[in-house]
Amino acid sequence: MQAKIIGIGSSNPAKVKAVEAGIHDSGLAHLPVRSYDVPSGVSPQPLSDEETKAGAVNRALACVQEGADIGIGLEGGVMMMEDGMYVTNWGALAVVSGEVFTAAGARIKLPEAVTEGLQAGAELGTVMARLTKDDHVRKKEGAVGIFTAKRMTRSEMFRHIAIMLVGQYEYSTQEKPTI
Ligand SMILES: O=P(O)(O)OP(=O)(O)OP(=O)(O)OC[C@H]1O[C@@H](n2cnc3c(O)ncnc32)[C@H](O)[C@@H]1O
Ligand SMILES: [Mg+2]
Repeated sequence: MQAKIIGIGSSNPAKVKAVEAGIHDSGLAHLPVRSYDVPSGVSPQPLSDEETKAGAVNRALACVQEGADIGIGLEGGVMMMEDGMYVTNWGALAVVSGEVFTAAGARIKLPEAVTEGLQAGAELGTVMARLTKDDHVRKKEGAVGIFTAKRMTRSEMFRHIAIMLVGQYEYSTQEKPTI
């Protein structure tokens, strides 16, 4: 069956824009992208790679359950490493057939003050809004943008993930040479 609708499991413009830009020169470029209001099934602030990835997969599968032919889920979280807390990002692409592809995005270490805010139970989005005095920072450049002097943005980072998801999907539909 030919896919007709790509679902994105979020209405966050940074994520929607990333998916639209990520598919633009792929075989899926002609398909409409629709936002689906679906739960991530994980905590509002994922605290590990595993939980962040699970959120992305849950969102992607939920889009397909709601009628999308291809569902894409993008999830932001944080993870601890030996030298501190890193922002981490995951994406998943689910197909009606049941296949699921996953991809991770760039990571950077968060400043100590931000880490302390999260350890006190706040969400990264809330801490970033307080720091930048901008309630919409998570929908725009995000933490990645702020802490890289906007050389990278949340949307651009999610675009890379979307490209890797669509690329894996396209590869799966190609005829493979026998080894
Ligand atoms: O509407 P949804 O799709 O849920 O978008 P969101 O911005 O809440 O994004 P996530 O649920 O994927 O992110 C989980 C939490 O981490 C925060 N977060 C993750 N990455 C961020 C970033 O780069 N900048 C600001 N907040 C970020 C976010 O605000 C949430 O509190
Ligand atoms: Mg969220």
